[in-house]
Amino acid sequence: MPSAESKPKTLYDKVFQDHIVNEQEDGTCLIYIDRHLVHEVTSPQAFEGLKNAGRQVRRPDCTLATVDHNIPTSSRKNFKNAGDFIKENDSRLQCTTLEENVKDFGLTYFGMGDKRQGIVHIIGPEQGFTLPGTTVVCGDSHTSTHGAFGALAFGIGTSEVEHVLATQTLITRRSKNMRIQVDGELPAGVTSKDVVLHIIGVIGTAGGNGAVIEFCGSVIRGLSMEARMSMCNMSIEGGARAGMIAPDEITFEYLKGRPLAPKYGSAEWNKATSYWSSLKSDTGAKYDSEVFIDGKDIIPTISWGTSPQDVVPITGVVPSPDDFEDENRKASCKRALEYMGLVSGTPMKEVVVDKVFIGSCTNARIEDLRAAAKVVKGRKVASNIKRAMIVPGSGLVKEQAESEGLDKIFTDSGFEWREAGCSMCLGMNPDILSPKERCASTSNRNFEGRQGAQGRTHLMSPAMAATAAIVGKLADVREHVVASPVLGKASPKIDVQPVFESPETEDELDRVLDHPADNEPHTNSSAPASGGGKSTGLPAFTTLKGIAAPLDRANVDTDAIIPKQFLKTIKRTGLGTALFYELRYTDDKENPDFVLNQGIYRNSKILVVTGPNFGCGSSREHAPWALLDFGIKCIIAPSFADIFFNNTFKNGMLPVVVSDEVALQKIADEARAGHEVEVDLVNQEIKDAQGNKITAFEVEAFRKHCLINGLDDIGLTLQMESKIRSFESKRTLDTPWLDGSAYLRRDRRGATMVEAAPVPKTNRGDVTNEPLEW
Ligand SMILES: CC(C)[C@H](C(=O)O)[C@@H](O)C(=O)O
Ligand code: SF4
Repeated sequence: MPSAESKPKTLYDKVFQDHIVNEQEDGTCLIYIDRHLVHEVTSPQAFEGLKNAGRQVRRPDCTLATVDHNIPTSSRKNFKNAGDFIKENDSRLQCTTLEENVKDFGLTYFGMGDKRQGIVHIIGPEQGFTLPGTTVVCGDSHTSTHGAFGALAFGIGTSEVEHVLATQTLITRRSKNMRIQVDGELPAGVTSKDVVLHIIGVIGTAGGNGAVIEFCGSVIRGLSMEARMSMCNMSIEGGARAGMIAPDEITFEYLKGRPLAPKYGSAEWNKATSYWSSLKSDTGAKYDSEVFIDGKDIIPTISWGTSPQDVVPITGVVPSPDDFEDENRKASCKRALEYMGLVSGTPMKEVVVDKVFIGSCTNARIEDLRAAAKVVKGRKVASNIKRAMIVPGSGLVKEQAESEGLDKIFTDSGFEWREAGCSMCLGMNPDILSPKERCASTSNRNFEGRQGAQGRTHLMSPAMAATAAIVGKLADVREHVVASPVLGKASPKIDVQPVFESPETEDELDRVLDHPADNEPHTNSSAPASGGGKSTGLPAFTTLKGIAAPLDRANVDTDAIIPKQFLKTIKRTGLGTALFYELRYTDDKENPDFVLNQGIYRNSKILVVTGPNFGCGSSREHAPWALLDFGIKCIIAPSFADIFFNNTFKNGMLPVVVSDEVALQKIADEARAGHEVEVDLVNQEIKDAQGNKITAFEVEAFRKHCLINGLDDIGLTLQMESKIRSFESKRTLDTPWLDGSAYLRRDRRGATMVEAAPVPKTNRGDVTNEPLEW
């Protein structure tokens, strides 16, 4: 609920403040998590950790699981179960492991036989699980999507997934406030995807580091919820922890009738909307940085390189390294052009495409499919296009599209109509690019190898990808769609039938509102279980001395640190051989030019990175696991991406920020000379092999304390049980709609969780005799 303090606050400040369970003197906060989404890739090790420690899931009613990354998108006509359907061993194991875990811990799960299954960031909003003013997390970087509702939503690593499962809280710190205001009006043919690609071009992939972006201005206010989701989705590509948009009538309208939202028209709905309406930045609220963009300056935008900041208007040409002043960017441009097989000065519209992918958590919602269908209707996919795919974001999006006849429009023009999943966005399933194939893609990342080893990705809006499919080259939608309206501006709504009746009658609801204490949140406390409240577990980190490998690169993404094919493991160990796989090996042979393949650097304990923004992109904790398994326990860099930075600490590793260019070069010179470097955490100093200080560094007091003492966060947090409990009681009073309802019932008698609600008609996952085609 809004706090009484008078200092003007931003939307982010308000939501953060309302979730603080405990705050330490150094600013470390324990915050309560309202909504936890779970998928198969980042959860197995977390559940294993819970099992090993004898812990339970604290709030199954606030947890929703699905499978999305690994699953094939081929027809499920003959689907019986995931075990038989998924042919690839590791993918199958991850999916069946999740199925076991959701059973063991009593979690709500949308499996492959359930039409509510889909990409985790599509199903949360679709079900009304994502609500304004909530904290939403998932072991996935694109959790930022949910910020479109005025939620504080961000990606976390697997250790944090375990922390949330066990405690329903997270240890974090306040982020900075960044405001991006887009005013004016968007020209015809320009969508929210163009807006966000344009923004990332302006601020760069590290532009939002350490901050939460609030998107505002008349353009944003005019966007539908789905268009807003596409924007917040990509705030992670701008380096931000999260993106947020103040909830308004468009938000409330979207939420009406969603199965897990408060029931429209009820007392709870009215109470909720009055709270949600208060979630706006106050006049005079302070931002650490502000960016203003005029909507009329945005042209349909497209990426040319291997970072989401490498964008140009479709009317532009492939840039040259000379166009950049910064040395890092010059070098990246040169490498990107080579990787992408592009020549500077070539008009973007002359670039020939091989494949088209319309899907992903950025652009696989019903409006995206409608925008694409509008372009392709009555036309044929160009003959040079080897494959054009439409992958709806969820079973419900697919069903809705079919009811509107969109599937027919697509298949008539030569597109494949697939089943829901992440698909070729990152190709953990069979949908991948072959080497050197060029793809017009509506996804969010164009990193090297993202859609398949040596594949070449161009990011764009659904309308632009559809146009590329028809033209056979990158193309300007405005030249191919007659009198196009402003695409993505409308707010038509997917028809989500409430698939399960809320168990609450109006009487019950009134009772909850009048006597909330009778309705204790159904909490599973982990504290009494064996190992519950102990806090040990990680090897202590005090001083580290050893060989340091120099790496002269900027914006090293976690896809490069460990590519997707190695994310299919259900263990944390053994990933050292996969570290920097594409850089370390060519055709499975060691590349002698890569530093970690050279002499003494094979035994590096420290990595010295001279370019900024190390560890950007995906939240995969496999990146620090791979570094650790290789033997690297400390990374020194001018700056880090937020999620990677967090993930290292959770594994007893130390990321050191050295922003002083001269000091960093000195350390890099020691590394290049093959001398040992010493990182002394106790005294916060970096020294040369002789023990001479090169530079001092900063580290947060709490993190230092945990590293030096080898403390495990979960054990520490469980010692806060009474604070967490009182937060939960207050939450039940203030925001009763956040306690589980609908898919999981409340236990009327006490605090113990009850079983998942009866399988509704559409929950085919558990119904063996129902036809599976929909
Ligand atoms: C698998 C997951 C960790 C990852 C992410 O965090 O983004 C994935 O969704 C991606 O898009 O690369
Ligand atoms: S970015 Fe791609 S792989 Fe990651 S969650 Fe979204 S659709 Fe899935």
